[in-house]
Amino acid sequence: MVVGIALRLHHGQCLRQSCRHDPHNLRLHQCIGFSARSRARCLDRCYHVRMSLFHAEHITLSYRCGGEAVTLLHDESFALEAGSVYDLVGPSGVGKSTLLRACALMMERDTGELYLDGHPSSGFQPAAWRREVCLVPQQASLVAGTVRDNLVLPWKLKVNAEMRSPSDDELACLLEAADLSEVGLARDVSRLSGGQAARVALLRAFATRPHVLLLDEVDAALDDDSALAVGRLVHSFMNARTTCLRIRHRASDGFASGTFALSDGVLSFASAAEDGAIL
Ligand SMILES: Nc1ncnc2c1ncn2[C@@H]1O[C@H](COP(=O)(O)OP(=O)(O)OP(=O)(O)O)[C@@H](O)[C@H]1O
Repeated sequence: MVVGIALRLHHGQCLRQSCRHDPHNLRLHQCIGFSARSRARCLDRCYHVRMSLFHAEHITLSYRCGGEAVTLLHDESFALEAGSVYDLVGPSGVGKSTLLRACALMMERDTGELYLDGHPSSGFQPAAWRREVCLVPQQASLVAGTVRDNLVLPWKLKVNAEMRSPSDDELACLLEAADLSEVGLARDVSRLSGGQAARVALLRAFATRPHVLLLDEVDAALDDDSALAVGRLVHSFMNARTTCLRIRHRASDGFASGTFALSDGVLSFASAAEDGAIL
């Protein structure tokens, strides 16, 4: 079980066996058989989920291969706090991308539920969920045309048809935030560098103001400087209403608050503070 996680916020009760703690009041009623240290940790955990923007409970993911079920994730739970970036690491083929796709409701789960701000994903239409929980794939999937064409692309989709698309001034602000002012809205995307294209793809995701960003190795093909710029951009997007889980194979860039490691269907967590990483 991942540290800081196994809780059911909206029911106001820790899922940990024997725990009677109410995270809403932050009062410890009784944690039967727990030491003082365990009780304190339990309190921390309930507080952690109370503060979490996104959480996943008892998620199992598998696929069928030759009639057999292959399990990629087994009954795991985790939470993402608002304002924080988290890394997701693990060997190739272990199921990291599958987990992100499941979080974006792009594939079925065997078990478990996802929550955004305490609201279960089952209460959302998939398209509405994906507007809030946005998956950005590894390849910057830009369409032919200008930077502006790409940034307003989400508003061309039926699901966002009733929403006002951002003005050029608002788009220019986004470019400035990503250190792309010199690129400009009228630049054809075929004339962007790989790092610039990756940032435009991220800005397109930011422009729709999702609460949860799921980034699938968006910096994989970039040089170190461009990867750092992407990390800085993601970090700058974090606020009290956003969180981010990103798959990375690179060395820590210091922007993550913690790292989830996936191996053999098990998810473990280490906070950056525990790792001694720079926050
Ligand atoms: N529907 C499916 N049918 C067959 N195999 C699948 C299916 N879904 C996932 N897999 C397999 O599950 C494994 C996990 O894939 P996934 O892309 O999630 O791994 P990953 O950890 O992101 O890998 P990488 O770091 O190389 O990108 C892979 O071996 C993949 O082929």
